[in-house]
Amino acid sequence: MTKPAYQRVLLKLSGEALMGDDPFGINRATIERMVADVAEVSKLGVELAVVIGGGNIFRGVAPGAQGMDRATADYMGMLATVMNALALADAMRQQGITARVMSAIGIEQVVEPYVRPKALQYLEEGKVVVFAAGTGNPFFTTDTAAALRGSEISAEIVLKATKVDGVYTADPKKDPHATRYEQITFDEAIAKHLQVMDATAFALCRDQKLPIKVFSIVKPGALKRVIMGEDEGTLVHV
Ligand SMILES: Nc1ncnc2c1ncn2[C@@H]1O[C@H](COP(=O)(O)OP(=O)(O)O)[C@@H](O)[C@H]1O
Ligand SMILES: O=c1ccn([C@@H]2O[C@H](COP(=O)(O)OP(=O)(O)O)[C@@H](O)[C@H]2O)c(=O)[nH]1
Repeated sequence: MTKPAYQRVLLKLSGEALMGDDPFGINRATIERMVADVAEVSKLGVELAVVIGGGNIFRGVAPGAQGMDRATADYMGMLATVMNALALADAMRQQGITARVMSAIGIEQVVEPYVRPKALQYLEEGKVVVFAAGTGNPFFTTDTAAALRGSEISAEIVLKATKVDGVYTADPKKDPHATRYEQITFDEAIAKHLQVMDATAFALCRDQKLPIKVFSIVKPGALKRVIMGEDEGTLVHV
């Protein structure tokens, strides 16, 4: 049997993808399917840390936040990721995976705080670690949290599981003529202002020489193919 291409990965799961076809919130069938994908690769022995987004519940720059103080809106966004993290960890428990949620903001009665050595210990024990509350700072995104935590835990790659199946020449949801890159350098992605990830996340990964794979979480089996090193999505590299 072929072996997984990676031993430790940081998986960024889109908050918005959790909505499925619903207008907001968490779609039960969608979260169960996503967790089934995670369970499949966890069983291969790959150490998995997850950063979950919050856009399905609250996005700091959304119309609903108009007129709000940006930092306040961002803290609401971070709290939204805590809710998603709890839902995700519970869905994992139901599918036989042991998960631990760690929050970047103090909320001890609900989840344990992020402590790097503890996270590393959980990973070594084969538990899935779910990082909640992004970086813990306003003006950042959960993509940047993925770059940061990925660097901290020495992940071999950041896997950005999103609604599109890779990095395109332009936003494929707006431009039907956009074409997908098989691979692209960080410098090119930043210079071309490709919006699939924010520039802070790209820059951090570039400086840490931490590659990113952008792929679709909607496409069945895509996560496993990425983990097995098969041709899927777009690789962003130094
Ligand atoms: N050049 C591009 N290539 C791919 N996707 C892009 C590009 N520009 C913008 N996008 C958009 O970026 C979205 C993913 O980024 P983001 O909003 O951070 O999603 P999430 O964090 O929920 O995964 C995609 O759904 C896509 O519509
Ligand atoms: O380090 C962080 C991570 C997230 N957020 C806030 O939380 C929201 C939800 O995260 P994100 O948009 O990255 O989630 P996703 O795109 O995956 O749904 C963001 O819009 C920000 O308002 C933040 O302020 N700091």
